[in-house]
Amino acid sequence: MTLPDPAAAGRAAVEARRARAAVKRALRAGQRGPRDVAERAWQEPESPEGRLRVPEYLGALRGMGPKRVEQLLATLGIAEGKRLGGLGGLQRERVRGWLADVDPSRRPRLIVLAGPTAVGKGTVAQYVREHFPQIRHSVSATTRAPRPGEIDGVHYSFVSDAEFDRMVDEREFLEWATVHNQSRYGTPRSSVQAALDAGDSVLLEIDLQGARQVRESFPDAVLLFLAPPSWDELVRRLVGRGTETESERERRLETAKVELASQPEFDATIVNTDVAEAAREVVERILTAEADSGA
Ligand SMILES: Nc1nc2c(ncn2[C@@H]2O[C@H](COP(=O)(O)OP(=O)(O)O)[C@@H](O)[C@H]2O)c(=O)[nH]1
Ligand SMILES: Nc1ncnc2c1ncn2[C@@H]1O[C@H](COP(=O)(O)OP(=O)(O)O)[C@@H](O)[C@H]1O
Repeated sequence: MTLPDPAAAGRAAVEARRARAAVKRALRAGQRGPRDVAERAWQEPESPEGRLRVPEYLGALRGMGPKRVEQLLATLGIAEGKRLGGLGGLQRERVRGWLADVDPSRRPRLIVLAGPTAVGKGTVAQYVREHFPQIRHSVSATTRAPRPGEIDGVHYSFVSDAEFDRMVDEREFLEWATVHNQSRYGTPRSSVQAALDAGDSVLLEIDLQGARQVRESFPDAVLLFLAPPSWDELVRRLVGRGTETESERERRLETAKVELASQPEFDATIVNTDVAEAAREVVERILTAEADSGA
């Protein structure tokens, strides 16, 4: 017979409280969107999001004092002790409706992050992934071979030439291009559209040719150019990464010159001196674009 272990139960309770506090902090800081937290709570009622009491959740949103929370609970017909994950279908619909009303002008946007090889697009995108989970990332398909540490389906979907041909023929790509005169890369249309339809902005980390195609088909996409602090620093990062041969590096640096010259085509340039700084700037641009009604 296994005896209950009160110490372990106590530790689990402390952990759970910490996890809920982290969700509230992220909401307050605007690092997580209210919709994102609510949807997660409804997907998984036992997650920290799901275990949040509704007044705690509402109270963590910008501009929501205790008085407004109390009034809102009455309007939405939700009892004070209810947990977010425990809301019924009708109550969820009411919360969704309220969230849409609070900020009706917020529009999900397609965001392109482009820039020369080794400027740090992957590193900055990874920082955004880890610190700002409300922004979705598209996973591209590519015919290039995986680098050490790259995971199929996470960094890229690694596909054969024949599979890429099939995807092109069946119009599965929103855009695609042959990059550095070598491998083909493409953005899957269906997952991007699904994220936008669900109200989430999507970050695409793609090359200049792809950025131009996106501008054509999505005129309101936001195009961000990630630039190096200097040419020498760009070369240092490429060499330092150590993932290409000498001839491959030269080929990439040739493309980099063309890409650097294309900066005026972009909506903004962000200089990647410090990764955290650059990532924050990317997210700020996304939030500003979401809030722009386009009127
Ligand atoms: N057009 C397009 N370019 C992509 C896509 N995915 C990645 N790329 C670009 O392909 C280029 C090569 O990427 P990669 O092989 O990871 O090498 P890196 O740029 O040196 O890190 C980069 O400029 C990427 O931004 C895509 O889906 N479409
Ligand atoms: N702000 C930065 N300062 C110093 N090194 C950086 C910075 N951003 C990225 N790097 C480094 O530069 C190299 C290239 O970055 P990576 O993200 O692979 O570039 P990209 O995806 O644009 O080709 C990596 O070794 C990465 O660790």
